[in-house]
Amino acid sequence: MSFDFDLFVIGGGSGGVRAARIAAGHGAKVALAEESRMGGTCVIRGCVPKKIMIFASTAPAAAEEARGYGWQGADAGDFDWGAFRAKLDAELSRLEAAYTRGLEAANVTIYHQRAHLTGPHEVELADGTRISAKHILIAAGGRPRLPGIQGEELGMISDDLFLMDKLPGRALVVGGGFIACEFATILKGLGVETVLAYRGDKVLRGFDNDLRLMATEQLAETGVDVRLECTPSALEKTGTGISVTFSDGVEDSFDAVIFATGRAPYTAGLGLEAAGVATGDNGKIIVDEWSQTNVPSIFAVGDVTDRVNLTPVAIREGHSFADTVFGNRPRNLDHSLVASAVYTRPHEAATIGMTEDEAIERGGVEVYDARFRPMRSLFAGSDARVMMKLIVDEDTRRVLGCQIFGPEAGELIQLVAVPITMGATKEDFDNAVAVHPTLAEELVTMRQPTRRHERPQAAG
Ligand SMILES: Cc1cc2nc3c(=O)[nH]c(=O)nc-3n(C[C@H](O)[C@H](O)[C@H](O)COP(=O)(O)OP(=O)(O)OC[C@H]3O[C@@H](n4cnc5c(N)ncnc54)[C@H](O)[C@@H]3O)c2cc1C
Ligand SMILES: NC(=O)c1ccc[n+]([C@@H]2O[C@H](COP(=O)([O-])OP(=O)(O)OC[C@H]3O[C@@H](n4cnc5c(N)ncnc54)[C@H](O)[C@@H]3O)[C@@H](O)[C@H]2O)c1
Repeated sequence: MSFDFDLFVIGGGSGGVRAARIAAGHGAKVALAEESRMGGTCVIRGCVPKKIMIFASTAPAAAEEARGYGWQGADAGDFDWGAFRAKLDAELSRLEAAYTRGLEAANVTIYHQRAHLTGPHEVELADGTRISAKHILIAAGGRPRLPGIQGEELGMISDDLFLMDKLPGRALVVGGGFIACEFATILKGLGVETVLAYRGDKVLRGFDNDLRLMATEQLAETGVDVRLECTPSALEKTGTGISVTFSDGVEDSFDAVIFATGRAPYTAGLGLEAAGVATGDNGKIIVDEWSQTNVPSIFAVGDVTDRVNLTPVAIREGHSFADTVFGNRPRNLDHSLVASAVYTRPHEAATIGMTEDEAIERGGVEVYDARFRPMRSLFAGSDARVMMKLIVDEDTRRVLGCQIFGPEAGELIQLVAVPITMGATKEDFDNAVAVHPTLAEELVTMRQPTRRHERPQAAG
């Protein structure tokens, strides 16, 4: 049977673009449909604009630190949101164009429109064109999920933060995950009076408990009004803004409400039923370790599969799919050991592998836990504390996890991820000579375990 293409990719985000380019490089005839802007969530409304806004938001803290070093009168000045946004928009357009050029250079045919499945080997574009392909890759990503409360349409989602005409005077961020913590950090840093309402007792559920505590305390210390065990139950428009009623009965008013209450796979209207593709909770596409669905010609990568929803994971899944199917080089990804970072300020929360809570449950581990005030901020008069924690298997001596709360923790965890992924032992860490004076030297100089967690006794 002949097909129009060897591969048709739905979605021009992190996973789809990588898969299309690599498959084309292996000699496949490839097409890709993108209904919005090339680059997807990460480039247009996620990692990239978010990190640029984090950088923008640090100026007042940098000025304060400079004053601590004797720079009398150091001041960040006034923030010009209009000028910043124009520059941000230009940068995102540059990246979007670079992604498009990369696909064109690889001879990928691009359709700038929506596509949906009409069968195991066929898609239909928004203009009605039907295209056949031997393989189809779904890389349609995810979409913000709203909590389902009265008046929620008055609120914003993460995409909207990058498109505001002006900064709100007073904002409510709802949620306690990656996005809520980072957005509260950005808004507060840019001078917005910021309230974060989270239904749990500490932000960043699922992270190491000490990281969660430090991240929660830091948000409050930087001036975010953190309201725990509290969530909005209704929103109402008023003459001046939005009135919010919270679960504890308190009412408050805001210029903007931003929901960061999680994301869900973007599978609605994709034609999955027509093609017979099985889905699970939240609408996620169910795949095996090769990213293959129950329909042999259809694969899916990235957030649409709701495995680990991070850009490097989507990229690696897309690359592995292309190498396996078109490069005669079968490979897949171990999702159990993926590093990540939450870009709060002044300190980031970064993690890889086992948390201490998981270590307590498993037992048979030593915990090396260093807490200190770093020289740089201490000198400037700050009390901010760093934590570096290694979880070590007491028998094999392997380092099973690392948790860091500190400046540029995302950069540090990337480097620690190399030895941990290689299976390094605590003694391998210790054999590395320290670089002094740095924060990271603590990772190779922790001599004595701070705590041990015993193995649970076998029943009976
Ligand atoms: C605010 C925010 C900040 C983030 N920060 C980070 C971070 O710092 N680090 C990190 O690793 N991850 C971060 N993420 C997560 C990261 O952006 C995602 O994990 C990643 O983009 C997933 O890539 P993907 O290819 O699966 O999907 P996406 O990048 O979402 O791409 C999917 C693309 O498919 C298109 N599409 C969907 N359906 C169709 C269709 N039917 N036809 C045609 N086109 C379609 C969409 O328009 C979109 O462009 C962040 C996410 C958000 C929302
Ligand atoms: N730095 C990074 O790597 C980064 C940054 C942003 C996003 N991301 C990725 O994007 C994903 C989505 O981020 P996110 O912050 O939206 O999701 P999340 O799952 O991390 O957090 C969602 C938060 O919303 C809360 N919540 C959910 N439903 C609620 C409700 N009905 N009422 C009140 N609160 C509710 C949850 O308790 C949780 O705290 C992340 O899991 C991550 O994979 C990564």
